Amino acid sequence: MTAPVAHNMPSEGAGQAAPAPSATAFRMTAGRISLDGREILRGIDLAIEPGEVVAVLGANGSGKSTLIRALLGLIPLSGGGTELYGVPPARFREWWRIGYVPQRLSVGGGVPATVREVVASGRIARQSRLRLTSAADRAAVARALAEVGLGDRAGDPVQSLSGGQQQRVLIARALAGEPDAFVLDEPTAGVDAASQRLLADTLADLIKAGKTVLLVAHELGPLEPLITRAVVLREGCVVHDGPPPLAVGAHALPGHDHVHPHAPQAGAEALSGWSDAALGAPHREPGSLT
Ligand SMILES: Nc1ncnc2c1ncn2[C@@H]1O[C@H](COP(=O)(O)OP(=O)(O)OP(=O)(O)O)[C@@H](O)[C@H]1O
Repeated sequence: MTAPVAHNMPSEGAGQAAPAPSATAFRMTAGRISLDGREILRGIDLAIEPGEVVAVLGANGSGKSTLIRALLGLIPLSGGGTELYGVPPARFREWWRIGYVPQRLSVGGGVPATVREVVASGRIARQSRLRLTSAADRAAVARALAEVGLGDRAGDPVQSLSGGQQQRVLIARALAGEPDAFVLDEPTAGVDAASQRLLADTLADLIKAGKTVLLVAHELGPLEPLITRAVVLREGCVVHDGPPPLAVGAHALPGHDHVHPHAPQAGAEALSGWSDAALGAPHREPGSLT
């Protein structure tokens, strides 16, 4: 599903709250979401600590994007609760701490914005009302553009860029905000190999710097070695939360039906069955989910 362009979102709620710096970055407790009368998330318990690198995996429609959006307070829960750095989204004020990278097709939206303008919007949550754009803002935007290799495209309309480059613009927008946590919804989907590698390099730097990373993925590709924890959803429930399964990027994801005649059938007991599509696959790689 396509998420709206929303990054470092200002909150509408009442009252100030001061999150503790060391608080759990994202927490959902017994989270339930119903949309159009259908239960999409069915009792999710999840806590992501600062510095963790977590991938949310699962088949199409399993609820990955819904989970991410609910954690950010973009979708109201029908049961349970969520917290951002220890504070419910409606009272959360430090939106600069979260850099959200929505699915790439939502960038631009027909508005003729330049690359620089889109990236600069990532500074909004850090800007004071009195002084809209500071030298620090301009420097952060320039750094972010350089980081994703788009310094020479700053003045170009976003729509003139390729899909992979537009994805880089969204990542640069998140980088520009210098957040503590990055939330990326399908950052590799439909993105060319060069942009995927660049994303992996960028994320590796962020992880080294201690940033929290939460991403949704169908295929991890070059991001796979960076992931330290996988949360696998199936039909709105968490069916695995722990170390990423081996070869998750290539074999444990929906649609994998490659046959390996050399491999045994054992090795997937605990986690088998999370992917409906993969259940039909005739082979399970040792240690993989499928
Ligand atoms: N606004 C909505 N109204 C009704 N149903 C919705 C809405 N948004 C999502 N859904 C449904 O909720 C289910 C989960 O959707 P979601 O986008 O979270 O899944 P996903 O795991 O991210 O899937 P994909 O990998 O295809 O993006 C799907 O069946 C989807 O059709």
